[in-house]
Amino acid sequence: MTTAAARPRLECQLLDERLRDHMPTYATEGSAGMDLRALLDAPLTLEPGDCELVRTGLAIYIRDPNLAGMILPRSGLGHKHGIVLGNLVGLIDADYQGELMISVWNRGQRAFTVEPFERLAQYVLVPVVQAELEVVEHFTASQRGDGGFGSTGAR
Ligand SMILES: O=c1ccn([C@H]2C[C@H](O)[C@@H](COP(=O)(O)OP(=O)(O)OP(=O)(O)O)O2)c(=O)[nH]1
Ligand SMILES: [Mg+2]
Repeated sequence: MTTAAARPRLECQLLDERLRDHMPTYATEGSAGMDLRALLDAPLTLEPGDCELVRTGLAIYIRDPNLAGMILPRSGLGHKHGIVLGNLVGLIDADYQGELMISVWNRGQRAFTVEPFERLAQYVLVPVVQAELEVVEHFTASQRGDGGFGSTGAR
């Protein structure tokens, strides 16, 4: 297991003093994501179909272009309450220095109230490889070719 000392260190800024008591953390030793909390002054009720951009009060500057951040839904909120992300997945660029924002979408059939500082989504740091595109006339044939969208079976 990666010890805390061996983890990449990312600069972050707290854009609201209340964040000091609500820093994102890994819930367990093996957690892939840090939970992000909703920076709200008051509860926020989302009716079915509503989508709101919610502040986190946190800016994380990844800097290294070989890394990226991903904002992902929490499974409990998504499965039990229909609370997922308006953009499905948030991709955070290594050079982004602004506040992390969570697009919260109630895709369910009942109203849901987000409480201030509730854990709303999770931030996962992932490796990234940037590519150069090289234009060619023909590809070397592969087993799949251009088959897709269920080409390997009836469904
Ligand atoms: O859920 C998200 C998704 C993105 N971002 C921030 C960080 C990211 O680096 C930036 C741009 O995101 P993206 O490239 O996905 O959005 P865009 O619509 O292409 O905007 P841009 O033209 O600014 O790249 O917005 C968030 O705070 N939360
Ligand atoms: Mg973009």
